[in-house]
Amino acid sequence: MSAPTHEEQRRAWLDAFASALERRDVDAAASLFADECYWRDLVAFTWNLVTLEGRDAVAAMLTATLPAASPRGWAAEGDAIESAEGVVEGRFNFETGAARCKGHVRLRGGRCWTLTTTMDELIGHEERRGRRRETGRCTAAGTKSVGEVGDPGWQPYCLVVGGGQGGITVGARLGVLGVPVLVVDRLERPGDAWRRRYACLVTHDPVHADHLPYMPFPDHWPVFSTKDRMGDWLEAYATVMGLNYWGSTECRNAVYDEEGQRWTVTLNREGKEVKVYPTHVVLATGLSGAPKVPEVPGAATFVGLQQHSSEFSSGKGWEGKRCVVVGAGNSALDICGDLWAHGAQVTMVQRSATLVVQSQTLTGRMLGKWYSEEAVEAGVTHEMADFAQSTVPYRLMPARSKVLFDEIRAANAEFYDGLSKAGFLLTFGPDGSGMPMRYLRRAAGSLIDTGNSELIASGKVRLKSGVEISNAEADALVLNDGTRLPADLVVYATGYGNMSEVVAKLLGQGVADRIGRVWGMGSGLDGDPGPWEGELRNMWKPTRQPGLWIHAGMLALSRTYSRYLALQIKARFEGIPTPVYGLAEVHHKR
Ligand SMILES: NC(=O)C1=CN([C@@H]2O[C@H](COP(=O)(O)OP(=O)(O)OC[C@H]3O[C@@H](n4cnc5c(N)ncnc54)[C@H](OP(=O)(O)O)[C@@H]3O)[C@@H](O)[C@H]2O)C=CC1
Ligand SMILES: O=C(O)C(=O)Cc1c[nH]c2ccccc12
Repeated sequence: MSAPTHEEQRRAWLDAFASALERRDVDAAASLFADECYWRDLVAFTWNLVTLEGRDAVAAMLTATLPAASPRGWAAEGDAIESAEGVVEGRFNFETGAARCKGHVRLRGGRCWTLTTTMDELIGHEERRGRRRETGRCTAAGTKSVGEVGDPGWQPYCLVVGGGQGGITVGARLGVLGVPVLVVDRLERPGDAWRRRYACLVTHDPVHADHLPYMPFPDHWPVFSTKDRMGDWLEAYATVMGLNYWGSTECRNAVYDEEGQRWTVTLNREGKEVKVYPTHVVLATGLSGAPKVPEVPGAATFVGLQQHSSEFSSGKGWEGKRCVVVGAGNSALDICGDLWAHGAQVTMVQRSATLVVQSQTLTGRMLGKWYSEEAVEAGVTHEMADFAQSTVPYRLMPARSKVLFDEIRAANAEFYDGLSKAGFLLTFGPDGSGMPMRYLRRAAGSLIDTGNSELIASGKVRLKSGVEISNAEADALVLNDGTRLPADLVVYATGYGNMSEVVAKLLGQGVADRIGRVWGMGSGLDGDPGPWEGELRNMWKPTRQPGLWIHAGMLALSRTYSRYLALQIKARFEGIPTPVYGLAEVHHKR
């Protein structure tokens, strides 16, 4: 007898799984999983974002969720392929009582190694697209189900605080789903958060990874967007998507009424206080909190200009001046390069090691297979890529990523040696897993080099590394090795605080403590304390504070996860039961 084909293996597994679930036979279902197994569920079974590890966890989840989920209609989708030695993988579709869902399975020896199940659309509450689009005909009895902001009595069911890519993506999705949503931002126009950054800021992720939902960038769009162009795109997008967007509107605070199950949110709109009463608040104020400026003894005596990188605009006017840039991340090197290009004498102060990747490595080895012109030509859409990315459980990411980063380090050894020789401190993470894990664990201290690191390697930008700032004098910054750096300008490119600070500021310390730390998955590495949680803390999923959701991250994550966030809110809007399984414990308050 010949060995079963990949297709037959997937079909056999899917049929057995479907039949066990149909019979509500949890033990039989669990026995289809390998000893080492992971099930990542994005809303479909759990109304939560969770990764179950091991057969017992799978069985416990099924026991709790099967009756309500009542999954059915399992059907293979696309080709089953052997993606690695002994690993067969393929996609499938299914339905629960509430939703049409998509899934993916990796099999080893006929048993499940990884399973991913994701909610795609709510049955009977689909997006108003395609055949479901509104006609837009002008009739006397035209339907206006959502209502207009400003109509008497209109209230947002969901208030989104923050109008960057996070707020705009989830706002757009909720709008298409017909949920009354209002997006507010302190700044005047959508995209202003991008526009306000320093002049030379350009995206590092290629356009192929940056599309917003529904409306991709046109294909003549440059690979990398200037900050102003991205700002303009976000603004145009908000307009075209018909987003209810209030600029120049600061969220002052929000108080949750446990009994009435809604928020009272105090907004300051162009100087006037306005109260709104949403059932849900999505915090989308950015993964970064407030600018982090170190307390430097003597800073008040410094006669030159000191600013945080968020206040820096350009190197213009600093020709011939002595400039010190504190920090060694993306902002720091961009600013060093810009100052140098304008003829300044520049010194970078690096305290600890940075994770550096060359731009062409990011677009090539790291993202090329999924987000690139080649991927597009091979028929891999960004939606397919997003789904594929979401099928890797966090537990398995570091080892995969380490293989890639070992290759990257070897292939670019000369580049990294050049930086090391100049004294630049490099890291690839405590476990060598590289940039993706550093981003998911701490979202700071990375550097995507677009060529400026040559300024460091060649000494054109001077470097002091492995040092801390001791104090400031009238005309200099003094380091803890005794070095005195005469300076006319000090830029603190020292990063930003955590999102928990924003939660505390807007919703109070009580709410901040209740939901705990934001981001990181409990790896115990690189500033991300354990215990292991298996999903990003508080991101896009129910938090310990009813009615509070958090949405943040780079464009690609904002696009991918705004879908799951919007579906969870839409289901609640429609009164669909959403029994949450596995609400995360809070292990860390900040
Ligand atoms: N074009 C793009 O796509 C850009 C993206 N970004 C992104 O924005 C985010 C923020 O980046 P960035 O503004 O560079 O901030 P980061 O938090 O990434 O980097 C801050 C740097 O400052 C150092 N630092 C912090 N505190 C001190 C201190 N007291 N003394 C000395 N050094 C200190 C940090 O090192 P230590 O490890 O010692 O704390 C680190 O090198 C990142 O996610 C980044 O990738 C930023 C710019 C451009
Ligand atoms: O560390 C950061 O802040 C990053 O944004 C890193 C980063 C940019 N593009 C990426 C693509 C995949 C993994 C990490 C990154």
